[in-house]
Amino acid sequence: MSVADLTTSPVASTYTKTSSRLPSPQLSLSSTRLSVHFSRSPRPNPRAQNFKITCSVNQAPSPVAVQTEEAKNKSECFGVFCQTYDLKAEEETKSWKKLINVAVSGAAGMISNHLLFKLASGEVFGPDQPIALKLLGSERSFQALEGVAMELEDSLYPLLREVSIGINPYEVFEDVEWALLIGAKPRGPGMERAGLLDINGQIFAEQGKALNAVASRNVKVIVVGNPCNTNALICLKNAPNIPAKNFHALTRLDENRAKCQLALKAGVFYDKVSNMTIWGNHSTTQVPDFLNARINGVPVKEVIKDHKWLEEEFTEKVQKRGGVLIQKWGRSSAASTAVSIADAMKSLVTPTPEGDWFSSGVYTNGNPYGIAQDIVFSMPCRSKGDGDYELVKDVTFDEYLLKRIAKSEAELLAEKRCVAHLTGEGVAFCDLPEDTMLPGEM
Ligand SMILES: NC(=O)c1ccc[n+]([C@@H]2O[C@H](COP(=O)([O-])OP(=O)(O)OC[C@H]3O[C@@H](n4cnc5c(N)ncnc54)[C@H](O)[C@@H]3O)[C@@H](O)[C@H]2O)c1
Repeated sequence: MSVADLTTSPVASTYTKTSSRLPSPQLSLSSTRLSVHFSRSPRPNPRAQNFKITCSVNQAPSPVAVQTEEAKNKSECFGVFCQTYDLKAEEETKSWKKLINVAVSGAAGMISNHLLFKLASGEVFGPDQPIALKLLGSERSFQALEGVAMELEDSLYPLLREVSIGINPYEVFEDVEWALLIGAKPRGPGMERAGLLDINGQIFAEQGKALNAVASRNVKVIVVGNPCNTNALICLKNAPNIPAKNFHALTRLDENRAKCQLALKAGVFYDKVSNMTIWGNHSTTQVPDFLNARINGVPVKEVIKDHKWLEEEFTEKVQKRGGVLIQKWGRSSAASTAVSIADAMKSLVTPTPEGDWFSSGVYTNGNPYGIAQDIVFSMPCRSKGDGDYELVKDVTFDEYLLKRIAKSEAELLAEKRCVAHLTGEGVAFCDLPEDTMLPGEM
């Protein structure tokens, strides 16, 4: 967006932007004026930079805004977010939706580097949904976070109204309606899976407490940082005031990978593959379910007659796809993970197509499949598009599927015992069945 008009008075600046990039379908791109309101967060963090931008779209003449001396003197911020403009209340929009607050942890990392720009563009919540991004980083990544904020700034997204950065989850998570918990430590050389569970579990215990204290009471949480199922369990156990149902562990990337492999084998485009469930843990024990999946509405086993391929090659290909990608790419999947996070969010904010479902790692209490209670397990879900979901009832099981599911269930129960000290359930006891690799590890 270019600033079309900016004049100053002792207390006020007139700031009007004429945008050629406004995406709202209600708007005429050539004639619409975008007025912008910037103000600082009411509770500034000395380490973080909190800037609020609220934009309104008017067909009316340029609104008057205010730039205060305080704003001009701000030293801890940079670029466009340093400016403070106050529009009169009546000039604020009535045509766009209420601002949605989204927190992203690990915001200076590889996955976020793709995801943030999808969120800011309106790809997830739609072209009439303004968004505030609250970026959480670690102390080490703080400077990189500033770089991320600068890139967002330079991208001129009309829907992006607020960018704040910080390293304190109690500040960054304040009032958030979505929390995308991506930041985690990678497993270092020689580190046991139990060690990774502990080190990352502590991050998610703290973030769960912070969400419990300051986030919206109906915040939706998607845990991406690995081991994501058990991290999600730790997070929800530390957030007793938020419904356990609101916590997800990301297994959508696994679902997308499974769909791709089935489409390839059947010689169809991948939009023909539906009803794809990933059961279990986001690890190499995960179970891509070809029994219930469909191609062109027909059960996969009727389309792909090579059942040996399904049981052996297909399953292993999906389970180990992340590792193979690391071998080729030299780093773990970031772009496709970001796509799958956006897919997972879209699946919760848009009604699931009739007869179909999607996979998500969710809390097992009350599940209709007989899976152990009190773990986070990937299962088939449907949504009405209201951010909530229900588990799908009409799925079938055979011996092969049940055996595989039981293996992933055993792994998650063992992981749970390993983190008992972080879930408030006593002393941890680590007896992991085997040191399984995460899909993104080699
Ligand atoms: N569930 C999935 O499908 C899936 C897929 C791919 C990767 N992952 C996992 O996602 C995580 C992130 O991957 P990446 O490629 O973006 O990693 P990355 O190393 O590029 O970025 C991680 C970022 O998190 C930050 N961070 C570390 N501790 C933090 C904390 N306590 N609070 C906030 N930020 C913190 C780091 O400074 C870093 O900037 C990893 O755990 C990875 O294994 C999950």
